[in-house]
Amino acid sequence: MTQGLGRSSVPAGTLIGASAPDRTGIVHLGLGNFHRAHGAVYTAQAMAAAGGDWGIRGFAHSSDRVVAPMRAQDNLYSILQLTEGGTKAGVVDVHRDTGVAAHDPAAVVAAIADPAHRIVSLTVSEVGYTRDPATGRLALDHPEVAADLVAGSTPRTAMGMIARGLELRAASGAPVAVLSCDNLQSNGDVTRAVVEEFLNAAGVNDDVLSFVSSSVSFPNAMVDRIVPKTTAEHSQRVEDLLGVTDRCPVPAEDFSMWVLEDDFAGGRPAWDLAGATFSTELEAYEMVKLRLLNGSHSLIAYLGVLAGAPTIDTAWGLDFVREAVLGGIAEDYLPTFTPPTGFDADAYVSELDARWRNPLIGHATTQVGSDGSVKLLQRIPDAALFHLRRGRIPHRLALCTAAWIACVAPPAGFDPDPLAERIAEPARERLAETVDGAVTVSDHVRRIMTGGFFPAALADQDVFTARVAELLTLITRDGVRTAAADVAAASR
Ligand SMILES: NC(=O)c1ccc[n+]([C@@H]2O[C@H](COP(=O)([O-])OP(=O)(O)OC[C@H]3O[C@@H](n4cnc5c(N)ncnc54)[C@H](O)[C@@H]3O)[C@@H](O)[C@H]2O)c1
Ligand SMILES: O=P(O)(O)OC[C@@H](O)[C@@H](O)[C@H](O)[C@H](O)CO
Repeated sequence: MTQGLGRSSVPAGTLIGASAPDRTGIVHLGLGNFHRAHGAVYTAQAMAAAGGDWGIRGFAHSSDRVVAPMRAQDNLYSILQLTEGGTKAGVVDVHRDTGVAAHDPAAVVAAIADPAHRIVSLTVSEVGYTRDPATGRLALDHPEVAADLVAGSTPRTAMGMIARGLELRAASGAPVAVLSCDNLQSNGDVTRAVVEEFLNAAGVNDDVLSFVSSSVSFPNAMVDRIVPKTTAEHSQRVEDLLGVTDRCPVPAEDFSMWVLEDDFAGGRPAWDLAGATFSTELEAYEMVKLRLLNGSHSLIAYLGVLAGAPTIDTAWGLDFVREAVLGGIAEDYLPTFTPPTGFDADAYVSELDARWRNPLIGHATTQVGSDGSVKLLQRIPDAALFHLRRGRIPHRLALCTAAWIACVAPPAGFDPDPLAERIAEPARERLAETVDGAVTVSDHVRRIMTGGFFPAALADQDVFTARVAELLTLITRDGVRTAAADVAAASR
């Protein structure tokens, strides 16, 4: 039997960056695959370049799926880099302690309050920000948020834990940065707003509010690396390459990008020496990433699921998907923002093509399509409104919305490909209640568009709702290819 990965069995020459010292300087919430292949790697490489006591104390939210194997492996794990030229594996050694927030939320609050920690980073997914989809503000009626606001309660939501941790930290006055690494537009600003809304709703004293406003920074950041879920094949490949068994390896493409605002109230690792970019053009970088990559990713995922394609590369191999996505980039997304200085759209799109085509990544369309009720808010409404306010219909954004509905809230009598049932969608039940009794596809779509799943400004755009209904009718009656063809014809 092969030896398990652990401190005494790291194969020579495979360490990525430097091992962290025992002291931890970063608390990370959301110990999943993305953080382990992105922020953790930059931190290991920054310490290799410039030292620093930036060990990471990582918390998963509710499951010990990652934490249990990491603990059994001295908190080590490997990255399996999925390049078309061949795979390679390396070991990351920056986590000094790992735990599950739901098992011990008080430990998370105490870690955030501890002045030794100068950064609190997050990859808690879009759902973890507990925002109202229609207003973008903290969802005060969310049952877990309401419970967290009760005085003396132990918080269960990520935002509640951060707010309560900062409330305690105010006593020391120690500055800290809260760094969102999730795919949200203006993710730092959003995090500050939601945390401050929580503190206000909790009725904390003015000293706490003034500490948060003066000594806690919330830098915006754009994060990019495609990191799929781990499969048994990935684990076997790591074993073949390293000669040890890793129970929680992370597969990832070799491309990686991180652009941040340099606003770290308590200092930061030398991430710039590890390849991160510090920039003042964050909004522009976020637009490029969230619209061209993530918005297109959603369209590939939902069209792919409806066509029975299990992975992004197989969906991207379908002509009608490529045509819809490339048309969407050119007509629906690129005109909606000013890109960063020196941005080359053709080069970016051809790089996306290579990334989506990579068959080794095996990114499930159902994974990318998960949590659409929260993710599409970053990817559709603002871009759609840009066009609608100028009298144009963004056909591919309507197609993406229709395809999402077809997958997670199909109209009566329509059975999408069985893959659709595997899409995790937190709003599935609420969507079903909303459309219950709808007599036509138009009524079905109107109820969803006006049901609090999208901002009111988009819900008010009858022309968009009508186009989504037309496309959903085509998907359900004639199939997804016909709907995509209708979009292509309408855009000519
Ligand atoms: N995987 C990628 O390719 C990728 C790329 C860029 C950005 N991201 C960002 O990272 C996030 C996580 O992706 P991942 O691949 O690590 O997923 P994952 O499933 O491996 O991990 C998700 C993490 O989020 C936490 N989480 C889930 N629901 C939560 C909730 N309601 N409250 C608090 N925490 C919660 C879980 O504990 C887990 O640690 C994405 O949602 C996205 O915002 C991912
Ligand atoms: O990670 P999510 O769930 O926000 O979105 C799914 C994918 O679009 C996303 O993970 C991309 O792969 C990633 O954003 C690439 O950097």
